[in-house]
Amino acid sequence: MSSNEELLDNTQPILYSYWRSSCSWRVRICLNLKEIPYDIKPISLIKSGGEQHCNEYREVNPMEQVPALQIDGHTLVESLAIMQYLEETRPQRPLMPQDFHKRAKVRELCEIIASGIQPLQNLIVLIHVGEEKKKEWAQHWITRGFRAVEKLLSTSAGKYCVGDEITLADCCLIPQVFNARRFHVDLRPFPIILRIDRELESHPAFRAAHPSSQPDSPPEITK
Ligand SMILES: O=C(O)/C=C\C(=O)CC(=O)CC(=O)O
Repeated sequence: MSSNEELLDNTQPILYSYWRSSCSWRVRICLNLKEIPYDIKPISLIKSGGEQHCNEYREVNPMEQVPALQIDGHTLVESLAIMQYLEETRPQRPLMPQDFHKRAKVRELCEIIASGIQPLQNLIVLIHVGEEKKKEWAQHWITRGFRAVEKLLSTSAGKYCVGDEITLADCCLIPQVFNARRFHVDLRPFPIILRIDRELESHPAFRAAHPSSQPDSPPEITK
């Protein structure tokens, strides 16, 4: 094979996903925005101690986490790496700006959420923190991270996180706002975050990716 284009294939991608996983949700938004059809293979993070820990899935993702994406004959893990692969191989409906400075701003926001906030309130960490302390712990780290996000948005945001076009930063922010609500974080100090969340809640690509619209969403929360 001589060119990158020849490496793409037409087999429908498979996303290993869990309805409420914010990292799976990021990738679902990205796939939807780019109008890439895909199948979902649900991995329950709670059933039988977590299907992500079974031998079969460990072969898919040695970190025993979702998401993983099978695409173009490869298995990819880590949501940011997956989204960047989609951006590079499917440039339709770009989710990165052209401008170098704006690109850096998108990456800053993605990193803060994907490395500086979400891992600290991830299931495996909360199990370790314990039932009694987990709500306060999650609130602390989400609030701390959102202070930085709000400050950065005060100079980068237009209609969305960076300027007036939807970017990978928006794909990361919206699921993190859902998690913040889940842990009853006071969002009043974050008016820009709340405005962008309102802006995108009715967008079809975001709605279709929402935890309440997944094949494995529990019946009580499906819309
Ligand atoms: O309680 C559950 O249903 C299990 C897991 C999750 O929601 C997913 C997370 O660990 C949080 C996240 O992805 O940010």
